[in-house]
Amino acid sequence: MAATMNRVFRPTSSYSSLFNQLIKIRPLSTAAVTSSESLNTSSQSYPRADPKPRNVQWVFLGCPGVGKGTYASRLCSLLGVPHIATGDLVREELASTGPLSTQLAEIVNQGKLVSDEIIISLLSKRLEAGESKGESGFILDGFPRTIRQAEILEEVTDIDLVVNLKLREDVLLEKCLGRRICNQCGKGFNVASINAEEKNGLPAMSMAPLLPPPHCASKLITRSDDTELVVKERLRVYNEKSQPVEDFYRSRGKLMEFDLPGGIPESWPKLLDALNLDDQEHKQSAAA
Ligand SMILES: Nc1ncnc2c1ncn2[C@@H]1O[C@H](COP(=O)(O)OP(=O)(O)O)[C@@H](O)[C@H]1O
Repeated sequence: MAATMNRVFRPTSSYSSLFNQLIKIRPLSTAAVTSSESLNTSSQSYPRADPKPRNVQWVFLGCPGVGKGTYASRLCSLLGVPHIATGDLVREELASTGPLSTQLAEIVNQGKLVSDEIIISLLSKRLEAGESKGESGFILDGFPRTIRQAEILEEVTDIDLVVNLKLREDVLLEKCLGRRICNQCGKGFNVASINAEEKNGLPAMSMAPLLPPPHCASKLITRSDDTELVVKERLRVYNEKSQPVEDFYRSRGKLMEFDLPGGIPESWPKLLDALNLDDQEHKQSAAA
């Protein structure tokens, strides 16, 4: 499916206030929804406001380590929309001394998902803060991760496109284990040099490491949930809870599957092509 790249899309609602409204209207703790029920709940209508032009509202799906953050943030720079990663929101909360911090640390370090209530509350706050600064549009990364999150998002706003990034699972594990973050500037790198051979019909794949510049090299840290045991659990949880979200969007004709052919130099230009986007600056610097 090729996306139409007009910068201005359909009318939208004021999504952040609607998130809050929805939480009030339908208490999340009592609204246990199964995936089969979830496709039949459209009879209840929620207000959609403000028919005015807006920017893209996209979602990035994909397993841990696939590169959602990397590609979503590049596209955000290109399109001038905020990159909103719920994993980052969780980590910000973890780093604070707020009451949620200890509870979240336990969940995240076991590779489990944070509750829908908590994640929607963090996302609502982030969207509201952005809205008050005049942000328009977004690329969501790591949300929705459950059918219920997808349903709620569908009820409060129009998602234009869902990009599903895909990579073979052994490479995902290696990529997660090679991930590093500069604890000063916050940029992400990857020290893994991947050379996966052809296996069980999966094509061979090579990815060069994404090494930090000298001023970051001594400040690299590893996420506490990027250990082999926890990554394997996150992959299991993804297959159980998040893969159904792919079907949710596929059935609505919004899913664009994208098999990553390799690292950034090979994948970025192909992703731009698939999205009908052009980016001279990034094309030239893709290999940098
Ligand atoms: N939408 C979400 N729903 C529930 N938990 C989430 C969500 N987004 C992030 N988290 C929590 O934050 C952790 C880190 O998220 P993220 O950085 O997106 O990791 P990943 O590399 O697994 O994609 C997840 O393992 C999960 O515990």
